[in-house]
Order: sequence, then C-alpha cells, then structure tokens
Amino acid sequence: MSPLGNDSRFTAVLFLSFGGPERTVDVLPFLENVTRGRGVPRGRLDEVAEHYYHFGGASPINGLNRDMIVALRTGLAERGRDDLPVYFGNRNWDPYVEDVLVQIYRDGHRRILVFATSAWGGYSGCTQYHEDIARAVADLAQREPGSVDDPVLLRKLPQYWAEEAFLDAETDAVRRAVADLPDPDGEFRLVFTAHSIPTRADQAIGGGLYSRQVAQASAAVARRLTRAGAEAGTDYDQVWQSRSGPPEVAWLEPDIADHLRVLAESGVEQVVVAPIGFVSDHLEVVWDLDNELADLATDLGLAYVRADTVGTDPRFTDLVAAIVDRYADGYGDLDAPGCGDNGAGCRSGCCGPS
Ligand SMILES: CC1=C(CCC(=O)O)c2cc3nc(cc4[nH]c(cc5[nH]c(cc1n2)c(C)c5CCC(=O)O)c(CCC(=O)O)c4C)C(CCC(=O)O)=C3C
Ligand SMILES: [Fe+2]
Repeated sequence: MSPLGNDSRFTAVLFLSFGGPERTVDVLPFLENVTRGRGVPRGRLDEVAEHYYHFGGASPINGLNRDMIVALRTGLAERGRDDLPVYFGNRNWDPYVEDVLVQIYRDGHRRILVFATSAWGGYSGCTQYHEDIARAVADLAQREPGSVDDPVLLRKLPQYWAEEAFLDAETDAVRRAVADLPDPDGEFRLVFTAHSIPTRADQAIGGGLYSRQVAQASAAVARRLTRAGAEAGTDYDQVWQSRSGPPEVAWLEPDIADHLRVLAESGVEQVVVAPIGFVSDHLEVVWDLDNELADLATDLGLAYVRADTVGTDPRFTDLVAAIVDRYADGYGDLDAPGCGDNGAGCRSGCCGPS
C-alpha cells in the first residue's frame, strides 16, 4: 500500500437496476424472469406483454439507466472521482448482474459500491437487490474460482427516498406539471403514485416499511409545495398503481384508476399525477400512466398532467454521485437503511423480516 493509499477505498461502482427487454422476442422471456416463482397469472403476463409490444417490444428502462450513468460519471468527475468506473447490471435482463460482476472482477476490482435504482425499503425495493448481489457473488465463486481466496466486497448504498435532493427534484417536477395544467392558477388535485405490492409483503417487512416511506416522502414533497388557498401539505392523495397477482390477493390500495374516478365524481377538474415511486419514465410510467390513465382521465373529463420522474433532473444524478462519494473511501455509515455487504441484507436490519 502506498503511503497515501487507503485499503478500504472502493474502486468501482455497479449501477444495479430492474432491466427490461429491447426486442419483441425478449418480452415473454423477460416477463418469465421477473415473475418466476411469484404466482403471477399467465393472463396477466400476456396482458403486460401487450404493453411492451405497444412500444415495439422495447422498454425504455435500459436506455434511461444508461443516460443516468453518463450523468453520474459527470457528477463523479466533478467530485474528483473520475477514477471510479461505473458498470451497469440488471436483475431481469441483459446485461445481467452476474455477467457484469465477472467483468468487474476480471478488470481487477475487489471493492465495489452498488447503487440500486429503487429509492425504497421493503422486499421489491431493497431486499431483492441484496438478493441480486448475493446471487452474483455466489455465481462469481463458480466462474472465477480465484475469487474464493481473493474475494470481492459489494457494498449496497443506502435507500435515498429521504434525501433532500430527491425530495427537492420531485417537488420541482410537480411544480412544472402544475404549470402545464390548462388552468395553472385554478384548483387541482395532486396525486402521488408508487408501485403497489401485496399487503402481506408490505407488512412482512418493518410492518409496512415501504408504504410508510412512500407516504412520508409524498408528505415531504407536499409540504415543500406551499400553495395559496390551501393548507400546505394537506391537499394531496397518495395512491398505488400497476398491481398484478391474482385478484383474491390483497394489494396496497387505493388503485390510481379507481381513485381518478372518485376524484372526477367529487367534482375535481384538474389532476397532477406524480410518480414518486419510480426514478425513470420506464414502462410502468409511459404505459400505465401516460396511456391507460391518460385515456381514463379523458373519458372522465379530467385535465391530467403527469409529472416528470426525477431521473431526468441533474440534481438526481448529482445526488447519486454524492452518495457514492460519501462511501467511496470506505467511511460511509454502514447502518444507514438499505446499506449492506455482499447481499447479506441491510445491516441495520430494516429490510429483514419483522
Ligand atoms: C415496489 C416495486 C417497484 C419499485 C422499486 C424498483 O424500482 O425496483 C417496481 C419496479 C418495476 N417493476 C417493473 C416491471 C414489472 N414489475 C412486475 C411485477 C411486480 N413488481 C412489483 C413491485 C415493484 N416493481 C411486484 C410486487 C410485482 C409482482 C411480482 C413480484 O413480486 O416480483 C412485472 C411483472 C408483470 C406484472 O405483474 O405487472 C413487471 C414487468 C419495472 C420495469 C418497467 C420496464 O420494463 O420499463 C420496474 C422499474
Ligand atoms: Fe414491478
């Protein structure tokens, strides 16, 4: 080690995401990957496949992640961290995290920070990313037997839903959406939306950790939006979208489509929908919100504007760079929610079973 060296420094970043198909023939195999062992009915898969076919069989998610990585590299360079290469890996589609880890290892890296694109705790948002890391590390032991004696350390970075920059970027996205309403000075309803999950899955981790975080983040954004004529932070709703699974299984509610109908019946004329649960305009945003929900709003006679996701705001990629910077020399807080090593789960215990 050189006199200025630091053995606990990280030398690479793995940007870990959900993944999506880029060709029609890949749609069903991708959906089978996503839903393996999860009891999602075949009919639901065929229905969701149609959403992907509508976009030529390609999800925008990989391209959006690549754009975020380019911006992240800039943010790292601005912090003097241009020596940290950023790799891109996914859970459900190519480039698979297992393959990327082999590449990272062959490139000589042993200490790797992992940024997962989900902001949230809970099984789908956090635990499952730890599982992806654990799977990739186990796979590496098979494919690079030398890694048993010369091991890797993959440290998952913390959940970022409570970070000021995330909430500020989300707040500005809502402000821009309001400005796009037909009557920006008139009354409107603000509706936050995130991916629904089964209520049992929500309860199983921290007794509703995920739903509480989404509620708190929505409240924090609403508080930032001081609006004339309304008590700040009170005139919004927070709902759920994109449920799957058999109908007899309970998922977080209300569903956003049902909620839009209720709003229309109660005389609301303008609605801003803020997809706070997602970082980029991937398929669950461009299909579920920009197509299905927009059509429903038209049928209901509602003026409807969907707020941007934060992934397009440079403050968001700068936040990711800042989080990487916090941990890059090995000193970040390991007990921050979401943080943990080699897929063992959050060290704080937040996303373990309760
Ligand atoms: C909490 C949460 C997030 C946010 C956190 C995060 O960002 O990670 C999220 C993100 C995403 N979900 C996505 C896509 C899908 N999710 C599915 C299914 C499911 N999601 C769930 C939860 C979540 N999902 C759950 C409980 C299921 C049921 C099956 C299971 O328990 O796993 C299915 C299967 C078909 C269906 O059932 O709809 C698809 C295709 C895409 C990519 C879109 C694209 O391709 O552009 C993204 C970013
Ligand atoms: Fe999902």
